Amino acid sequence: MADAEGQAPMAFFIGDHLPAPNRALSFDILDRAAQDAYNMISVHITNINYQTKIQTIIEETRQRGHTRVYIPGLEVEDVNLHPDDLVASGKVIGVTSQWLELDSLDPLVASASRQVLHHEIGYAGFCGLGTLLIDGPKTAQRNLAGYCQSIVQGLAINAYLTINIMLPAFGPSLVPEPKDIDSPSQNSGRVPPDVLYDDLTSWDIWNAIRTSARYTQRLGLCLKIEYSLPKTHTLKRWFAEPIRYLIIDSTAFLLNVKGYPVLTKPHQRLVTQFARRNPFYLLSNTRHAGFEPEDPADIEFPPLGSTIRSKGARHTVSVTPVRRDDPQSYRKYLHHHLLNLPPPPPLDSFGAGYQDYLQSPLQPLADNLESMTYEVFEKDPVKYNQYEKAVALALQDLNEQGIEDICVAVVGAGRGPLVTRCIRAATNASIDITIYAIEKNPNAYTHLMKMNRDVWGGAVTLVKTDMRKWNPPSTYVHILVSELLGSFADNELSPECLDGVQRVLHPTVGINIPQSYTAHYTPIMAPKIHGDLLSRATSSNAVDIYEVPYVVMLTAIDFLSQNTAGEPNIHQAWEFKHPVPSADLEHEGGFNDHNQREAIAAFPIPRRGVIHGIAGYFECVLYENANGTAIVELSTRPDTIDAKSKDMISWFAIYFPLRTPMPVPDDSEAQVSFWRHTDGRKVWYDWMVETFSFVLTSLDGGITSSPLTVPSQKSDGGYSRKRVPIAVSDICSSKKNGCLM
Ligand SMILES: C[S@@+](CC[C@H](N)C(=O)[O-])C[C@H]1O[C@@H](n2cnc3c(N)ncnc32)[C@H](O)[C@@H]1O
Repeated sequence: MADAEGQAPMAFFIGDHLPAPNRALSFDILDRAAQDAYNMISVHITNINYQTKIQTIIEETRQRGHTRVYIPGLEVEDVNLHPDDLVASGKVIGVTSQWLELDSLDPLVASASRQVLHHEIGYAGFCGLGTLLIDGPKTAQRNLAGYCQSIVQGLAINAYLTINIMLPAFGPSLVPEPKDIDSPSQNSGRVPPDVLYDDLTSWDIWNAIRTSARYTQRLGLCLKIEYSLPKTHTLKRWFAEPIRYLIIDSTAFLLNVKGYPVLTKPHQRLVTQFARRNPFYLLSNTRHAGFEPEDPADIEFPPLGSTIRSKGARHTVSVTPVRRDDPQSYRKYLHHHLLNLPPPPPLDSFGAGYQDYLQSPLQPLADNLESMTYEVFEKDPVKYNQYEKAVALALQDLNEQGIEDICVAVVGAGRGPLVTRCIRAATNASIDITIYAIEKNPNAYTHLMKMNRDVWGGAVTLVKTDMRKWNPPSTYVHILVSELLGSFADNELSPECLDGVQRVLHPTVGINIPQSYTAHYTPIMAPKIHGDLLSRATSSNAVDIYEVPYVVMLTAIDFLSQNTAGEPNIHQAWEFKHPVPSADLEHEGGFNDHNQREAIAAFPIPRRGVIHGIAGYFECVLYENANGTAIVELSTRPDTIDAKSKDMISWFAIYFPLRTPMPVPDDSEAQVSFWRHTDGRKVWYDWMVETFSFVLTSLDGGITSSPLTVPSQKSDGGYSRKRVPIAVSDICSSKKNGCLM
């Protein structure tokens, strides 16, 4: 359909979520949606006729005292859709009956609901629909397992259909009305348990459904946005999930003083944040009687100002505006909002298409990189600017110490961008330097020759060798510049390479850039990545896919360990400093054991979730001057990157997977252990997670309760808080896939 605003093709799609299933679908309906400039419509597969028929069958079965019910297939008068051009247009999304109660504790109702659902799925697939929306459980306290079973069976009916579960974003809206809870007589003695309805209740339901369906990528979410919004931490949780559709109900809108629908600031923020995940938008309940035609003289989107809740529920102004909320105005407002979104951050544009895409880490020591790979590195001005600043500071410090004939070597020069920056730093500081570029990749070396001829005017001495074997002609090197860092700092073997070349560094005034680097980690929820690994695990693989770390632009994740400000708790694992004290190097004895490391850290987890793996980051001090007044750093940690190297895009995070996801309750803890191992030939990592909950014990040792509200580790009125183990992961190891030295 055309874009009414006449813009270039839209990157977003807005559909009309049609309400009642009481009339057959026709081209008129689609035409009307097209006139209103919607991109698609969502339509119920069956109509009121079918609903009435099924309800009669259930009642008759019950009266006859039968315990099983048989639901016949669909007849022509039951359906809203046919396999015609309309469906073939690809602009129709199927919606299964919302009156179904797949999670009912009444076996007759549950069975009938399941049969109807499966008839509808079968017919939708027959008609050629690609996407279905299925209502989630109505509450969290009935037969969730029965619901999951129906969905898993439904997924098997048609292998080409994508199923999206409709759930409210706001958990408490699932609290059942008393009448909605099955009576004990109906549910054969099962009394619904008391259920915690909080912000995460809706997510709990989703988590159960997708876990039961083994994280299949054919199952997604259609989140319903109404007036009440969840708290920030719940929104962050949803951002980790496959939100394919966002239904924005008209009740989420307010009417501004002119009578037009607008979103509140929190709703606007929410839509802005979801836009980064690029969902399809569906507007619901926008067609109701009694709206005034638009007055073209009005400003279309005046600021929110004084507003009144759409549908008149909550007045915030004394004068009720004349309603002008026709179906077009909701779509126009959303369209306008989406068109005017701020540009995405640099990493989003740079990494477009790479979100949550798993890559094997580079091994620049063992392999020879291609020009394209170097070109990607070179797209990041931030990294090179930081290096130039660091070299300038180091030159200045050496100059102030009266060092003459300063010699700089770029070890692992690639295509030469750091060489260019070193020359520029020296020129700007008016300091003469001798400069070497060392590179073991023969192809990159050829390119360095070209750079020396065409750009550096022959000023650079090029050496094609492994830096560990390089012998400079006569003098010591004063500044050794390298960029051998991986996403977990040392995982591309920077420590081993720099140890090998350290003998050329001046023993008293020599400077390494970087001077030090640290690896950092935190447990995360990463359902999308876990689903990806599960699907790979089913095809036969030589390498165990859970025993290797991956470089990945982490996007659909949630940090499970957060502080009270909502920032992730990320711990430093270990540090490498250069130059290494010579005693450590001499002690080595050929086994590289001084480069082994281990770390353990406990991560408090305030809110329940599932640990799928560990995210890894790094920080690096390129140079800190002698008197500590200037420091140049790099960071990939989401909580420190802005302070240390804002907008740097050179490194994605690293991800260490767990074979079996580990659920954690509210107020729990994950203890994560890491090891960097080496045997003198290669380097690898091991990792392991232990989870714990807490209980209160009385002084006589009896367990009292789970202390959700007791913050103190010590004691509280005669009780003390004790840690209780929940689960332990395997020890995962990348040994078989270690990095060759
Ligand atoms: C991550 S790239 C960085 C390249 C360049 N400095 C840049 O910033 O674009 C690392 C480079 O170091 C080289 N390298 C790695 N280990 C080396 C070694 N032991 N001796 C010489 N070069 C090495 C690789 O071939 C690669 O060109």
